[in-house]
Formats: sequence, structure tokens, C-alpha cells
Amino acid sequence: MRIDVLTLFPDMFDGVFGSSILGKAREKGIVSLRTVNFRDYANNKHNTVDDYPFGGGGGMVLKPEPIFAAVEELTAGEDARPRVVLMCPQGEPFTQRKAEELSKESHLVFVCGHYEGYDERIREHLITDEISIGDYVLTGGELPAMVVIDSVVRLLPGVLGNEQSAVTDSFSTGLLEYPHYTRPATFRDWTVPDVLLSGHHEKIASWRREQSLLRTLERRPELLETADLTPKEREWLERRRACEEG
Ligand SMILES: C[S@@+](CC[C@H](N)C(=O)[O-])C[C@H]1O[C@@H](n2cnc3c(N)ncnc32)[C@H](O)[C@@H]1O
Repeated sequence: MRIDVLTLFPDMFDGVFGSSILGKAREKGIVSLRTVNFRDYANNKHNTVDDYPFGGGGGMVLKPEPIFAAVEELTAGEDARPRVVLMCPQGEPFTQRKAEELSKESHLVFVCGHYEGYDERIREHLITDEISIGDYVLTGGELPAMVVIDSVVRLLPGVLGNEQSAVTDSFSTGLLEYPHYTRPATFRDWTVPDVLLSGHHEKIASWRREQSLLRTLERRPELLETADLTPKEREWLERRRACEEG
């Protein structure tokens, strides 16, 4: 996969793109991660990328020309138009489903906004997706782009080793993940559930599924509405719910 990030602050990505899973994915050649400073595409002698908003008001607005020029150069000659993702607090809330969807693409371009925002024509005529990482406002799109890129790249085949798997991660199954324990089996009188020490794979799998269901019921009950559950599991959850309420 190829990922290009348009930003005015490329240095912000150095540590994140070179460390942990992203660094390894890059070393293995699974992903190419590149930052492009769209100030280099400014079409004026002072390299200005922002201007005052028409109609007045506070804050500066990112101009369309440098961002269009950068995206058009990065995507020139490609048969299919790549996804061009704008980081934006007004965008679609980011989810694991969206990460899965983006991980199927061969080329992604991320556009990081700054200041008050960007000229609306960028949204109307250049962007294919707008993503928000939550209902709060950050200074720029760099941190949100890092969040999205990390969650997409860890889903690419060959990125996660055996020691870590995305398959059972929270949200991948539609549920929250079950609790984990490791050695020692007893720590300060607190013991690990017996079943996990039993070596009985079927019992362990069924305990984990039950814990996943319970945890989701307690913390994110709305996820259960769309989760892939058996009729037996739905009945069991209903009984649990009734017990808790009654
Ligand atoms: C200060 S914000 C602009 C907010 C804008 N005035 C508004 O109210 O919608 C500057 C840039 O940071 C990025 N940004 C801020 N919060 C974000 C969020 N929750 N998700 C994604 N991007 C965000 C966007 O790229 C945005 O253009």
C-alpha cells in the first residue's frame, strides 16, 4: 500500500512513521509512507498557503491551489482515482469498519487541515472521504491522520506477527475484546481464572466469548444491536440484562 500525507508539518510524522508497527511495516516494504509539504506547491512568491476568509471573521483558510496541485501530481497517471481523505471534525466518525474498508485500497492520500479550516471547494471537488476522530477540535489534521494510518496499516497482511492479532481485537468482532492475563498466575493474592490454566481450548474459547459479551453489555451495549450473535447468545444476554435490572 502507498500512503501520502499532505501536511504543513511533515516533521510531526517522523517518530510515528519510524516506530513500532508502522516502522516495521515500512521496513518490510508492506507500506510506503510519505509526507508532502503542500507549501511546496504554493503558486506565489511568499509560498502562502492560507488567506483571509471571504465575508470576514477570525482565522485563516487554506487556499485550494496548493492542495489541488499536490494531489493532482501525486495521483497523476493512476488508472483508478485513489481515495483522498480529508481529516475534519465535521467528517464521518472513524470506526474499525472504516479502517477495514481503507485497508483494501492500494493508494491513500490524506489531507491535514490547519487554521480555521480549508476552502470548501477542496471538499466539494477533490476529496473522496472526510474523517473525524471524535467530537472535539484539534489544532491540525496531523494527529488524526496518524491515528487513522496506524489503524489501517496494522490490518495489512503480514504487518502483525503471531504475537499480536487484529482478528480478536475490540470492534473487529463487533464486540469488545475479552480480558487478558499473563504470568504469574497469582499476583498479590489475585489469581487468574482457573479456566485459563486448564489447557482446555474449547472451554477457554467459550469463557472468552462470554466475557466479550458481558464486557460489551456493561460498557458498550449499543454494539450488541449490530453484532453477529447466535440466537442462544441473544437469549443469554437478555436473561443477564433482566437479572441486572431486576
Ligand atoms: C482548528 S481545526 C478547524 C476546525 C473548524 N473550524 C471547525 O470548526 O470545524 C483545524 C484542522 O484540524 C483538523 N482536525 C481538528 N479536529 C479534528 C478531528 N476531531 N478529527 C479530524 N480532524 C480534525 C482538521 O484537519 C481541521 O481542518
